[in-house]
Amino acid sequence: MSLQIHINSPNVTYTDAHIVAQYSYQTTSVHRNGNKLTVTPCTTEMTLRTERRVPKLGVMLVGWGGNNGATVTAAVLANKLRLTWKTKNGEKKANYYGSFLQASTVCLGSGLEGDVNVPFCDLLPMVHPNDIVFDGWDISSMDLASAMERAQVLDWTLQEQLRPHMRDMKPRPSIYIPEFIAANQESRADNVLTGTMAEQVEQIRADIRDFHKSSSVDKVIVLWTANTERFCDVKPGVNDTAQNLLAAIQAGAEVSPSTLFAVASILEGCAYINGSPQNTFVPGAVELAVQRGVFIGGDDFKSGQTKIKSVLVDFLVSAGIKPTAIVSYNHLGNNDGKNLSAPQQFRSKEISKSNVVDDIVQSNPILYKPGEKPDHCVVIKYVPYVGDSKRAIDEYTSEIMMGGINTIALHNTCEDSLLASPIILDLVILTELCQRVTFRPQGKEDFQSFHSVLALLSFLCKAPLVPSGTPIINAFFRQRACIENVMRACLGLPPQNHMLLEHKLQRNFLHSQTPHINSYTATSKKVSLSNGNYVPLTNGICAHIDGTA
Ligand SMILES: NC(=O)c1ccc[n+]([C@@H]2O[C@H](COP(=O)([O-])OP(=O)(O)OC[C@H]3O[C@@H](n4cnc5c(N)ncnc54)[C@H](O)[C@@H]3O)[C@@H](O)[C@H]2O)c1
Ligand SMILES: O=P([O-])([O-])O[C@@H]1[C@@H](O)[C@H](O)[C@@H](O)[C@H](O)[C@@H]1O
Repeated sequence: MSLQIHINSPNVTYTDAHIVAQYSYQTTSVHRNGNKLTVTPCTTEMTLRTERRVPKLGVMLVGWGGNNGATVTAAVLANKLRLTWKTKNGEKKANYYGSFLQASTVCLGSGLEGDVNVPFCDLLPMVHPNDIVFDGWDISSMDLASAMERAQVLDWTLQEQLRPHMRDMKPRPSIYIPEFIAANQESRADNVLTGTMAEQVEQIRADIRDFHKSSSVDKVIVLWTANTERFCDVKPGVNDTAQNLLAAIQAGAEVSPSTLFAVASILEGCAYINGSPQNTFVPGAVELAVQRGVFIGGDDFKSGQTKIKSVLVDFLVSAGIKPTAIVSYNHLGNNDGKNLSAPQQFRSKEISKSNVVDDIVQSNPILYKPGEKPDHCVVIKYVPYVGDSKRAIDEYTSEIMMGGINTIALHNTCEDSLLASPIILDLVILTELCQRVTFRPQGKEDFQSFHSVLALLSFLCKAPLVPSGTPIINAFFRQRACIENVMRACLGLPPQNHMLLEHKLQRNFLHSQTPHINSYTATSKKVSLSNGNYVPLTNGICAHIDGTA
């Protein structure tokens, strides 16, 4: 059961429609003059407003019949139906492990017994994955129950329970342009649209409207979990502006299926997320999203080897240790691996897997000279027998003190789709939440939303898409703290600073301002305070105890 968090602050008000928070946003401006740095703390007062009504969310997956699409659909159904199933290792039950929103916590503050950690998803009103309605497209006509079996990810005893619920789920025919994905995918392409490029985009738009109406969802988000495409050329006059891109589609010029889906989604006012590494968001697509005020995000789910890399390299560099060589090898046997066995598709993935250390390396000029980077090698091999069970082997070689060398070797085996499925849920739920958050800086008339390029999704992506000219952050805990602190700001709470000064000084100054707890009487549910007062403990929540209590 979700917690009911109520902020006891004069800066936060609850109306029927919104949580409204007055927030002091603090930044630090640094001016460099030679080796002299002038540092100025800055505060921007702003009002944050979060709509409280959680909509019924429809998610349309491109590549719905793939390992990820079938697995995430099955996982949501299994959770919704509270399924359990027998395995050789005992009984299992459905869960959302791997989703940071559903299965990780944040420290809200401290209470009677110290830190109070709450599920991330309880911080603000947000969609529950059980309530998501799925639909989508695939170039393969296979129904979702058969696709789940083809994926070979979930235990058979679970699949048997899910089959009746999934066999009527049929992917809609999709846009198929063979040269964008590996030739080895042609054999599954029996569910493809015909007609001109423009007619196919109109069909995708009609599909979105049809799903929106037939499923009676309140809003739709479209997410690409289809095969990795080769990069497309960014060409002036073709895809460099929104107008040129729309004209290129009318003319049938080189536009990838993933970009065509992006255009269709944006024109229908639906957020579009790219779970693969290709450059779907050509400048024209970004401009169209900005013009229409529609969120776009990506690229490439950050699910396994790269996620660990964004933690490990951050740890090493933050500890003053200098990674000098990083080798990431993996082999897998699913259809993703088959598609990536083609050079152009592998190149897309190699790029997204290789750039994840750049910001961390550039943050430390003590270790790295300008432009210096660790050697970085990415290898992916297709080994059919292992299926979705990806074997990742990494080696991190670093320089330590006085010419010492440290080498860390990792071996990581798991079902790739069970890493990606919770990421898909976090991406769509966080995107939907961001659609309900608006900001009004002091002195401005109107509230504004996040930028159409939703950089807050960086935590979930290997190659974060950010507004042009803004910083790309890959470090895992910086990205996570960003989401946590933005959500805390929506509640009028300051950023989590981990200082715990109240426990580090000679005299606990907090106690001098507010009474500390003497004792708690369970029967009367009252707390006795050091100033002789008593306060009732409301149901399950420790009321904020301030000086007046
Ligand atoms: N851990 C992970 O699984 C992981 C992590 C990061 C990124 N990804 C990316 O997610 C994507 C999906 O991974 P997967 O394991 O589900 O792959 P998959 O090959 O099992 O599924 C992809 C599906 O897309 C379909 N498809 C291909 N082109 C299409 C088109 N134009 N329109 C509609 N459907 C189309 C295919 O028929 C297939 O069913 C891949 O691009 C992969 O690189 C996966
Ligand atoms: O997320 P991650 O483990 O770094 O990267 C993975 C690759 O190692 C894997 O080969 C590929 O099939 C997946 O799509 C995913 O991109």
